[in-house]
Amino acid sequence: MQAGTVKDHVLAGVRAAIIDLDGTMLDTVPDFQVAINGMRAEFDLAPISADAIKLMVGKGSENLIRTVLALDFDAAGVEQRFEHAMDAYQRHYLAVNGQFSTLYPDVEAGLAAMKAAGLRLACVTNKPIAFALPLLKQKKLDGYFEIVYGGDSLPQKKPHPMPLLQVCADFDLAPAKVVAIGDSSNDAQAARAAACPVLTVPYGYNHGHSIHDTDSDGIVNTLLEAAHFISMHNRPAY
Ligand SMILES: O=C(O)COP(=O)(O)O
Ligand SMILES: [Mg+2]
Repeated sequence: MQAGTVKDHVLAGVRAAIIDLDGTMLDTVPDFQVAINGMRAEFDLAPISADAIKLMVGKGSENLIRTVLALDFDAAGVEQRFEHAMDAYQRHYLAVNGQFSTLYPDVEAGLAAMKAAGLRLACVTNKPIAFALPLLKQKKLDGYFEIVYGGDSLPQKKPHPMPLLQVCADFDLAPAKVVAIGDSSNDAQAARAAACPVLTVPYGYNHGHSIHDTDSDGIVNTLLEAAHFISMHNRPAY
């Protein structure tokens, strides 16, 4: 599927959108890099590159820190250091949160257009909620969302469908009426398992894989383009 194309019919009847955070609204890798390398310095480990980190983001903090430690330690060594590393990472991340992150093009315009089209909006991220809420506020995105779920808000995180199904229940909408929009296979798999339509963006982090290899209902270049597609398929019939 080419960027800028969406399958017919899947967006008909959509009343709400669930938007991913890292890699979809904000390029947060520079914050991750400072926090991870701050943690690594405490263990006398050499800094790692933004490109390496890009491949690791998407499955939440625990997975990220285990993956980072596994660059230098075997499984037992990782577990031995995990708790201290998580504490250090969280301390560094909270100190830097948002400082080096930037909005992708047309994020605010896209969210505003979705709101103007009458869509209800939720943010579902695998980022811990204690990182996600201040970050959304700092970037002035918090006002767009009725609901925000972090990776630790519920017993399961993406690619499990639970957080998406929770939003559908909160909004009292069938999953077919709630489109998920994200940058990675975690978002797409969660949406498929929840039976929500799903759009992907090509500019984020997808574990080093092309977004074209991820099963979705369409690839949109920006959130504004997503808003246009959703509105186009939901014009009132009069
Ligand atoms: O923090 C992560 O692992 C990824 O977060 P995301 O779900 O907002 O992409
Ligand atoms: Mg993401």
